[in-house]
Amino acid sequence: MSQSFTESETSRFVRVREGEGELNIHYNDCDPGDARETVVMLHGSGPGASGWANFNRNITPLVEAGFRVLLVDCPGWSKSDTIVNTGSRSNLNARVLAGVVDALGLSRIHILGNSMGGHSAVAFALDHPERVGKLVLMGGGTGGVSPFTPMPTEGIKLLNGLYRSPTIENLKAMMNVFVFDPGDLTEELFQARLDNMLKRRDHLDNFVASFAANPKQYPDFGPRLGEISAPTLVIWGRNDRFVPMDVGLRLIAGIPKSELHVFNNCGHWAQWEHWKAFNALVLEFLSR
Ligand SMILES: O=C(O)/C=C/C(=O)/C=C/C=C(\O)C(=O)O
Repeated sequence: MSQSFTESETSRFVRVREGEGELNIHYNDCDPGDARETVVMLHGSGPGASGWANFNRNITPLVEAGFRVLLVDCPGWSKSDTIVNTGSRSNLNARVLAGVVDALGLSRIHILGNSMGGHSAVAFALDHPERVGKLVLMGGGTGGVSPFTPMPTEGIKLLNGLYRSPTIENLKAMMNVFVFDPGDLTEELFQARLDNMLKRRDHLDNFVASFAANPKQYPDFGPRLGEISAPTLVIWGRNDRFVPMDVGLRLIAGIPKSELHVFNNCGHWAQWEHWKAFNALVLEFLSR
């Protein structure tokens, strides 16, 4: 039976402690009703990004296979509270995720992280190893320099520029670098993303303020990857112009129980550009 969900009917909020205060965190809860396992999906850092915007092509196959899918919006994105982050954003997102899973009474989760979401998934796995089933890291997993690709990459330069000047022209320039084949990008997708972005100018301003306070928002977890015992599937686009594919090689070199799948003719959005094959890969990995 095909189950389809809408963003509005799955939209939820939960308050989590952070420092001396609290953050109101938005998430989408796609629950088949009898799930034994939960997959949390964590989005990337672009302006207007959200769990739904990043993963709307990846939900149904997992729910139909019996997984509960939670799309958690990190602080500073979508309908979650805004924040100026002066420390490690990977670890901030990991603390917030721990608060969300505590509030929902979940003991163990699988995590699928896209780009910044991958960095945050690794931070969570390092801080809470007993709470992680499996990891799927896609286009991210750690900060740190690439030995092969000049940084910041062209995609990250466009992303940072878009935060400072949120125009439809700059959004299209960034998203055309996001994917290998811009032909898949529709005016509807651009408009939805622009609306998301302009709805929360506070998120845009605070991302810029965070970067000014700490240009290294994503620490290099390279020296600690060996601590991760969770089975890990790393997925990359060979043509990724945001986070270069050699980061994926660093991840499988460091994480003991890991494997890498590289999609050719694919940019930074493998879960969207090759969604059918991506979903099959993830489902097979999680179901082993
Ligand atoms: O700078 C990094 O290491 C991480 C970059 C990102 O997280 C970029 C991802 C952006 C998206 O996935 C998006 O949908 O905007």
